Amino acid sequence: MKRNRIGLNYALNGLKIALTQEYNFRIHLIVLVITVFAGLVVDLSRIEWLWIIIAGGFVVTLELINSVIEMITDVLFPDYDSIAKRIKDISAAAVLTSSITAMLIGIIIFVPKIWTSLI
Ligand SMILES: Nc1ncnc2c1ncn2[C@@H]1O[C@H](COP(=O)(O)OP(=O)(O)OP(=O)(O)O)[C@@H](O)[C@H]1O
Repeated sequence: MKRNRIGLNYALNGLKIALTQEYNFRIHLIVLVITVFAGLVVDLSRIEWLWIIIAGGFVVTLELINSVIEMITDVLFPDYDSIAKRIKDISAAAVLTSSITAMLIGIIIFVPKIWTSLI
């Protein structure tokens, strides 16, 4: 039980580090907060909230993993290295594909609602 509590503290500390030191993580969180606010405004259904939670959690989690991969790469390859470049570029690509996926989910959910409110 005590171990679990300490583990949670470390994880929360990790979130604090990401929030204060990782610019891209902050941007993704801000986009998520705006999306949640928009979801409240257009009154999403339970299923639509589930999709938003899955999409948002997916992007934010991948951004955290990407930050870790970047840090490990910087330690392993302090100088320019073509493998380091591939690792970082592919890791960034994972965040990009997750972001595009989340954006498509957002478009599918929000565009029809905005459309019907306009006509
Ligand atoms: N050691 C390296 N060797 C070769 N290319 C590198 C190296 N470090 C970074 N790069 C290249 O520079 C790009 C940006 O790397 P960087 O570490 O600045 O990450 P970032 O995507 O800007 O993320 P962040 O802003 O969170 O640091 C990488 O995607 C890679 O193409």
